Amino acid sequence: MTDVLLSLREVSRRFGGLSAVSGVSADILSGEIFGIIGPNGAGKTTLFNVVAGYFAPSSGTVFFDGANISGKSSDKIARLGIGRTFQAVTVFQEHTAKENLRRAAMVSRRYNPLVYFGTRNAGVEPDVLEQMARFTGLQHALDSRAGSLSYGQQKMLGIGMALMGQPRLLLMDEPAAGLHTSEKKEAAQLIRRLRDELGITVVLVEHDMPLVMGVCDRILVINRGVPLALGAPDQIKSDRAVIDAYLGEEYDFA
Ligand SMILES: Nc1ncnc2c1ncn2[C@@H]1O[C@H](COP(=O)(O)OP(=O)(O)OP(=O)(O)O)[C@@H](O)[C@H]1O
Repeated sequence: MTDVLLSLREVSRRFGGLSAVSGVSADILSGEIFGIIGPNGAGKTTLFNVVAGYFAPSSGTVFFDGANISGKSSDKIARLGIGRTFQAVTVFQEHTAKENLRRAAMVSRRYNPLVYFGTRNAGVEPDVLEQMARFTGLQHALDSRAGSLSYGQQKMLGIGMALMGQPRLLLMDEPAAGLHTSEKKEAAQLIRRLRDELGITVVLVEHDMPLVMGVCDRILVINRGVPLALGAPDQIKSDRAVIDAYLGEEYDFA
């Protein structure tokens, strides 16, 4: 039997009269790379916000590792092991990459055998920072000011920062947005390595279809807040309702 790590049960979120997310159910398996796609305004980010505790669901339930986390605070959910990366770059521009990673570790306060929080000099072992920098390809940029890094490097740093909290599940909001073609390839490889080398389950929202179709095991399509299809990339690519609502006939997956 495969373990379900994240379970969405009839999750809905309303904003006044607007149903941003309506009755979304899905079981995300441990070790899966799971995509959520759909047109602009479909409710993808809202669904992330509900899972991460930024918004409580209006109805429905979110289970993480079997526990009901619906309506818990974002802090608490982060400490349970759900990390998040953002579409926009969210690093502290004036601080070095290393300081950004260190701060993220301190804020997360998740237990990490390699990270220690001393009573007087709360610190993070340099090894951990270097390890994380290598993982995200920033080993030569650790002492550079984050604001001086390329946009792609800043996004990688954002991923590194999310990893300092040792998540078991990482919610990635448009990891490829704003990246060049070669950086997108690196982002796709990094997403696979998160799962293969670190054992992290990944849920990603993304508009870049070659990336989504290339890395995801399964994909959930939502449209106007409502689930439209759920399946493997090949099923999704040829789903008539998905083509009509989102992909279009002319979409080139090469
Ligand atoms: N805090 C909020 N208050 C009111 N309405 C909101 C709020 N957040 C999102 N919405 C609305 O909910 C709907 C879904 O938005 P959401 O950002 O989740 O879509 P999305 O699928 O992530 O879109 P995109 O692909 O453009 O990022 C939209 O109509 C949006 O205007």
